[in-house]
Amino acid sequence: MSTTSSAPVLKKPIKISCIQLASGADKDANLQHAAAKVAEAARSGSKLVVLPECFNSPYGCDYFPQYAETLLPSPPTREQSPSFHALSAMAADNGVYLVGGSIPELNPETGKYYNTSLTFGPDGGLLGTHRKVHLFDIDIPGKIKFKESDVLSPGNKVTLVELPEYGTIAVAICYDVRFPELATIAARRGAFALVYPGAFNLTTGPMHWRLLAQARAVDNQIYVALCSPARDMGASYHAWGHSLIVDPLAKVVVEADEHETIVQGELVGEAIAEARKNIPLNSQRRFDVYPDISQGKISFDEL
Ligand SMILES: O=C(O)CCC(=O)C(=O)O
Repeated sequence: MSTTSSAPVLKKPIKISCIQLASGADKDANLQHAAAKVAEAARSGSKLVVLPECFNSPYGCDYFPQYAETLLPSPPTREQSPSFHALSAMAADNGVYLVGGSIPELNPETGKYYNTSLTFGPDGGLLGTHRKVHLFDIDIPGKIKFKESDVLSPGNKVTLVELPEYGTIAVAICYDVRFPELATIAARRGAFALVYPGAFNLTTGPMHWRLLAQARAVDNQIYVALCSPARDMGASYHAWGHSLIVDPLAKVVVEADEHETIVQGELVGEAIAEARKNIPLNSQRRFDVYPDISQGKISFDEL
């Protein structure tokens, strides 16, 4: 049997906003629009704000090199990464924790591209970096074929980000949500929420988007937030939208439609504690029957 800690994983309530951003091909315009929306979310009391995957560019393999920015050595200059500096300013100007969606990244030393999420604190400092670990390579004949690995390389770590007054969140990107091990490792290492900037599509969105959010929540008894871009039928990739927040009992707290909007929810530690007390999975695990995957090394190339 496993043991369980009674320490709260979320020290005090925090309001989260997922910004279902409408963005286009103009990066500067996207950054300005994102800044206005982050300010709007902060004005309504959110201390944790999330932007979508590829929030300042169109999504697709053809676009990654064109929009890629350089993040290393860190911190990058404004020329190397305008998005890094814009996100840092959005967090600082509004005094929020900001999970800055994701951007295409180029490591100039290796020539490799990544799909990378940057999280900043209320002082504008970088708190965490997640390179998408599981690349979106699928082929559903007649529906959708996508092969991120044609251009991108994968990241190699589980990303936990400490928000000092609140606790720890896990950040991963889109297709990463399909992999329960990553979520479970993060939850067992104390995360109170799994935050995924994502951009599902019109085939897999209706099939799996909400289901996966609820699955990760019910597996781990913590909050899950998925943040999508708004749908743009004029773009080459049609995002599903439907940004949502799911509670530790896997109930959908709020879900958007496909249009630009901000979805918000209050995350409270008691809801996690209550779910875990009433359905005590954490003390019932059988690590004598199967291994505890949260033990051991979770990072292979820290940024
Ligand atoms: O898993 C899916 O169905 C969609 C994933 C995706 O769009 C992505 O990883 O960007």
